[in-house]
Amino acid sequence: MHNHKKLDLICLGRAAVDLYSEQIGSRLEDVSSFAKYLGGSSGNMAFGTARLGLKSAMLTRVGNEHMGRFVREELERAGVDTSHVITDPQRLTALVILGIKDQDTFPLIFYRNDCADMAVSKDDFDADFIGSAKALVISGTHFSTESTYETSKQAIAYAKQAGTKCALDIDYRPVLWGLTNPGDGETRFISNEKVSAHLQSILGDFDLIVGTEEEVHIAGGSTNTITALKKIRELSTATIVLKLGSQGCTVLEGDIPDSENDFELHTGVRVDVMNVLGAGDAFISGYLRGWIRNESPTKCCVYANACGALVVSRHGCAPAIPSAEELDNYIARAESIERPDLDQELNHLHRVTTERLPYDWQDLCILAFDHRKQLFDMAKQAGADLGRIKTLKRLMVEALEVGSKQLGSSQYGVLIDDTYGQDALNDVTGKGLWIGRPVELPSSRPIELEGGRSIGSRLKSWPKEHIVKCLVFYHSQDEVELRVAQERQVIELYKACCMSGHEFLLEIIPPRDKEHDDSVFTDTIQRFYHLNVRPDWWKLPPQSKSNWQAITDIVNKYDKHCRGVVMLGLDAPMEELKEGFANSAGFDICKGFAVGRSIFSGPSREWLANRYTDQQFIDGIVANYLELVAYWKQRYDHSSLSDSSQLAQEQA
Ligand SMILES: Nc1ncnc2c1ncn2[C@@H]1O[C@H](COP(=O)(O)OP(=O)(O)OP(=O)(O)O)[C@@H](O)[C@H]1O
Ligand SMILES: O=C(O)C[C@@H](O)[C@H](O)C(=O)CO
Repeated sequence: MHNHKKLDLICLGRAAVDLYSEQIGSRLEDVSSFAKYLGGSSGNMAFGTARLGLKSAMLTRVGNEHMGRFVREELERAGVDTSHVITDPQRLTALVILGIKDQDTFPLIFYRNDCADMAVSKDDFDADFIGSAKALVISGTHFSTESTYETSKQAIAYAKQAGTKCALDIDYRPVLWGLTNPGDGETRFISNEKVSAHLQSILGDFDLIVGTEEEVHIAGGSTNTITALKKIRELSTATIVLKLGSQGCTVLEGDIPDSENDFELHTGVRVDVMNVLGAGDAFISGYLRGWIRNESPTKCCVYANACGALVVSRHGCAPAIPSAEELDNYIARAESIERPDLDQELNHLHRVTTERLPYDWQDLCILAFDHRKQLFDMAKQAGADLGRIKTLKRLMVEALEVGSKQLGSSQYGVLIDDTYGQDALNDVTGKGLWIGRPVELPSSRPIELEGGRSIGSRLKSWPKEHIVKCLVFYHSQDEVELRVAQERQVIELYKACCMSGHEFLLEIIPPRDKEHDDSVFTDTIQRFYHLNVRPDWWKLPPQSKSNWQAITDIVNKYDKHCRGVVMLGLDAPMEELKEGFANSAGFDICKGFAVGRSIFSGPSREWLANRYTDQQFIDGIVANYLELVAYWKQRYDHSSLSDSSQLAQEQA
């Protein structure tokens, strides 16, 4: 394949929203909640191939509404080029409702009446765009109407001119050809001469044709697989990839054998089925990974079967597709993994390489005001109505917005609780900030969770971008009962985050009543890794240089995907924080600070006692915050000045 092309592939076809039943075993009539995922078979493929490391683009239309924006943003999140995802002002984005009744029953309803992706037109692209890709992949349904047929044919013509390969996913859904009642999205095969003839008019255009047996039957115009394949071969020299469900697949080049017994089977590892929907899109994504890179058919099938197997074992279509790292890890160990859905390493890799929001946090200046007890005490002392704490938190958001304008390249973030800060949380959500939200009951030891233990169900109401923060007062030498109780709680919480997809920040503060030195942090971090807790973030007090190195080594050893550490303030004076920041200079693992009381205590006391107006309060917060940001930015200067004395001290 041409190596000079900018894109690997362009996917032309359906891009929709999947609303996926969350209750497994329910009739669709009885389902009470749905998860929202990217859908549409071509959308899934663009997304899947991008996850697998290809440079893919989507050519389609979406509506000018929330679902259309969701589809575009999901594709972008995976790295798909959306320059040719056209917003159609007149139509709505398609919706698909999906259920999981049992291992063989997957009810499906398509809401696609005059939907945006079927309105994609010849005017939406030009020869340069199509020619910029190594391959163009079209879904069979995008030949089902006159206008999509014209559009697809035009794209193929441009591809031929530019030496771009063409691939067809037969992708037969009788309902989308008007052959069933509109509610029957589930039926996978209805023989129809017109559809067969229509498909046969395009087969000759393709270099690669992929389909299940039923799809080969419709394309070949016969329910005898060999007869159908021979018909396809008469019309096309393409490589034909035949998907065979749990048996794997076969690849047919040249003459079609006279018997299915003569197929060379490429089998993967058979897994328990949770949900077959989307296996086909994952399969083709895997196949394309190899095909685009000119790998052998055997290798292409290894990728394809493994992608299919992972997706049938999980919920959802697009979100279940693996990343390249995860896929390679699975392929290397597939024989020994009976249940991929229960494999800890795969689940971890899936979580950290596909589920995280795509922010590259490197230089975080976080204003932490998730304090509940401290602000409660302050309000009491000042004789202020407790309701004012809510207003105070919203004013802190305002202050941060003012301060952030002067941050330069640094990123800003917040830590806010929902006890007093729900309004403040709503104010900051959806803006791309780093947002942490505590779950611990303040001062509890052993750690307890605010609102009780059913954290898993509570996380359902949290926006995905909220990072679950848990502070534990922990010492590895705590008496066994206490230590185990705390560890159990952290493990449960971490599992809940893995289920819900939220990032997890574990904050470690050694208890005041116990002596400690640097090793308490390294011991604790190591201990949690041994317990299989791999937080996305750690939050720690400032460390010595030698301890930053030790922490870096441990984190890299146990979880190279860890996002990093943010430093906490503990109400320390600014000068002390400045010293602490300096020690972290040069340690990439330290991503920034999350400091609260050193910034807000003074202004808050004044405001709660009515000695400050709102504006004075905001000004006070902005001034303190920016002072700290300046120290963070100067940490390298400060570190080189204090380097020799610090090292001397540490050596002593
Ligand atoms: N039980 C299973 N175990 C392992 N792999 C499987 C299993 N079922 C399916 N696969 C893999 O997934 C691929 C695609 O499955 P299938 O033939 O069901 O696709 P499909 O009908 O196109 O799916 P879709 O519902 O997305 O349209 C198979 O070729 C195989 O590689
Ligand atoms: O391709 C479709 O229109 C249906 C998809 O949205 C859904 O993800 C699916 O069933 C994939 O096989």
